[in-house]
Amino acid sequence: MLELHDLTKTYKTGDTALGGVSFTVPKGQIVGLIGPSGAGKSTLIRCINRLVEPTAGRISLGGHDLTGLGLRELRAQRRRIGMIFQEYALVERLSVMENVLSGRLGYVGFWTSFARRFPPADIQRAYRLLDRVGLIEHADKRADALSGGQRQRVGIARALAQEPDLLLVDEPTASLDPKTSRQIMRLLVEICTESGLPAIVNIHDVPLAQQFMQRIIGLRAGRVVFDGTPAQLTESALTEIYGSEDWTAMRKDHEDDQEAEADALRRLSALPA
Ligand SMILES: Nc1ncnc2c1ncn2[C@@H]1O[C@H](COP(=O)(O)OP(=O)(O)OP(=O)(O)O)[C@@H](O)[C@H]1O
Repeated sequence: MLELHDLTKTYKTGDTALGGVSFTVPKGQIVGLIGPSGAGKSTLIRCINRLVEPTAGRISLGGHDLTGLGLRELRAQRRRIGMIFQEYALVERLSVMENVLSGRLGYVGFWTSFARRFPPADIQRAYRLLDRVGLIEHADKRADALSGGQRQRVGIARALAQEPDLLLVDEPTASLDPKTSRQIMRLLVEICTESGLPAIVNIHDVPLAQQFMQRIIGLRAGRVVFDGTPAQLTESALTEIYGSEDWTAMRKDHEDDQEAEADALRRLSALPA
């Protein structure tokens, strides 16, 4: 379980990005973080893994306090947090398998990784994870030979190779087409549910969050202004989060995407076999 208590971040410039954020994420729950640009979503994610130093407040993961740790302890605790990025952050010239194994770098020593001699248990785990994300046949391909959706699957497998206690996911579908985005979101939800992992997903796409997240937290100007189920995210709740920003346009785009996909399927099924 992840617990945030009164998390506050004021940057040196004087910008208050988080103004006292408190919530808990139980095991296996996947939370979508939404809000307008500048609401503090990235700052929140970065404070949790301490890439950004919180000004005040407390973060605890599985009962261990993550705030106030020294560098060595922080490194050990960071292993427990798997990160998944918008641009995948893969090493392009390495194989899919090597990219997944790089998730173990926090555990094996430098020389072991340098010589690429990972323990057999790590290699077996990596194969299992590649199988789980549907990439087992691509294990030996170079990362740069994969499609965007496949790369994000590698990113997911690499984060899981860390055996994390928490997943932090930053805009996982921002570079993907709508259909692939839905496949990736579905995979993330399934994995968190089956392995009991809590996750926070920073997501710009409100309809996608509504479709897949169990719980949505809306930030506005560094404060939580919504915390509820997708069904509770009504138009007035969205107006509270986004103010005058045109979130209705996002919903319209989503409907257009789904209609285009259904239309393509109808055309395909009408073709002679
Ligand atoms: N390194 C920084 N130095 C100073 N101010 C910053 C820094 N990073 C973010 N901010 C400010 O903190 C506030 C929150 O920014 P943040 O990037 O966390 O928002 P966000 O919700 O992730 O936005 P977006 O959706 O556009 O990525 C903004 O006012 C921003 O200008």
